[in-house]
Amino acid sequence: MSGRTSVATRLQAMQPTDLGVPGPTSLDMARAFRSVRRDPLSFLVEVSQRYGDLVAFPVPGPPALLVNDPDDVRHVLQTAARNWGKKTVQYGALSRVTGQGLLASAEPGWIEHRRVAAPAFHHQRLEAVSDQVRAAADEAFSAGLGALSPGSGRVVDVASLTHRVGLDAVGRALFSADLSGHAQQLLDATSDAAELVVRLGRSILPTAEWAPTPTNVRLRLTRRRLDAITSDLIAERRAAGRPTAGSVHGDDLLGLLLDSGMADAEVRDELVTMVIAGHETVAGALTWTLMLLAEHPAAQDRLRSELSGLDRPVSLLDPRDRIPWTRAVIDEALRLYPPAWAISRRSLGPDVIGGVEVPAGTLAIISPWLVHRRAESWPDPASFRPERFLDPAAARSGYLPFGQGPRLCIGRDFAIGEMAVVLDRLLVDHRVGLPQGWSRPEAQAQVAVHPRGGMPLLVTRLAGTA
Ligand code: HEM
Repeated sequence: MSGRTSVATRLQAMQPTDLGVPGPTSLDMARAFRSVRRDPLSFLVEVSQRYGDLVAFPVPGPPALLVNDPDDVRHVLQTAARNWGKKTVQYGALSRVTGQGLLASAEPGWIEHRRVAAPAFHHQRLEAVSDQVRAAADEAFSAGLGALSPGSGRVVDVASLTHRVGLDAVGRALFSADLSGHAQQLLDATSDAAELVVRLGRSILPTAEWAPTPTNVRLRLTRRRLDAITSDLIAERRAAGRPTAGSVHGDDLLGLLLDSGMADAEVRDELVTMVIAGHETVAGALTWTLMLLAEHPAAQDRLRSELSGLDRPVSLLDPRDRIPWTRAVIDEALRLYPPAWAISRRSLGPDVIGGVEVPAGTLAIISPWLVHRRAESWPDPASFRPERFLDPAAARSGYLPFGQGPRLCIGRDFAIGEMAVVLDRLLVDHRVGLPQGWSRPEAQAQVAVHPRGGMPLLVTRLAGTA
């Protein structure tokens, strides 16, 4: 469809689904247009409440389905994953920034890149970078909190603190690089990129990439800023080398990518992908976790007492049974606030979902935000109840903060470990509480789910801490 096609023509072309799957009409969609753009999470909750676990949206061409039932979700992401690719608007928009990096790339390039990157996330390697993540947390907290005397506190935007930690941790652990010189530029560029990607993803009219629209121009400039920083990292590493046993450029992610013989442009795509996928998500997850702990002081006390009782600091790989409550808090926070709120796939050939035959080209939208709130899977789904994760045997069907199947998040263990380390570094000596006049910020669906307007919390240094 040409970029000049009018909105009216496009809306007229939309027909209700003939699959027999319930869903909103094109008129409903036209009416909801503004609210969908402003708050897609509430819109998705509303349609799933109204139409059930399989919802059809009125779009021209092949069907677009919202898939909520955990069995159907597993079918798309895991069992029949070969038939469901990433040629979707969501990943198309993302690839304008991340290029052919792992997150948005398709077979056959994807599997080769995943194989190259995987050792950077192996357990042995994660254990080795725990110190770096601890240092990233300590530096961000001391810069962000200043010198708080015991018993005193201040209101800080923990969203901006966790973004700093997230970025710094990725830089140190995956690129062995101190990104602090570039931190503000990178944070600005990734947040601009995220906003533009979301804007493109929600745009009703596709525009050609070359068209000089304001979004395209800003996107190109943003990508150029990210490329400049990552190109410097690559050039510095090529010049310095960092040989270790069995490698020329080092055994961190950057070294593995360079050793593999990838072209610089491919390495740049992977670095930009990791910067975006690896810090936006963890920052969002930590921000909501801290808010939930501020709202639930007993859960926070229990976490503090678990962490204070350890004989050595938390590491990225601490097993669940060493810090069971901390892990349960993380799991529950990721259930209620899954940063990756939407995952999309397009079918390569015909298939059957939830008993419905769908043609090739069908779009499946899976929202962990919705799947995690199904009352059928989660009793009292809206409540923060970490204890539901204490029993390792408890069924985890319908839990997918990191996706499922072959495209499962490569950074899952790193992310969970990083969250545990950061909670340890902050909460053994500090308490998070709700500031006066508190109201819970609205969850805003960007590339990850973030609190609209930040997350001001009262951080108090505990009396009796050195
Ligand atoms: C709480 C933190 C995180 C969450 C909730 C999260 C969530 C996800 C999800 C849901 C996917 C699957 C997307 C799909 O199936 O389409 C994914 C993929 C991915 N994530 Fe994460 N992620 C997190 C942290 C990280 C970190 C720390 C990194 C790297 C440093 C990372 C890098 C990636 C990459 C590269 C992929 C694509 C993997 C592939 O397709 O092979 N993520 N993530």
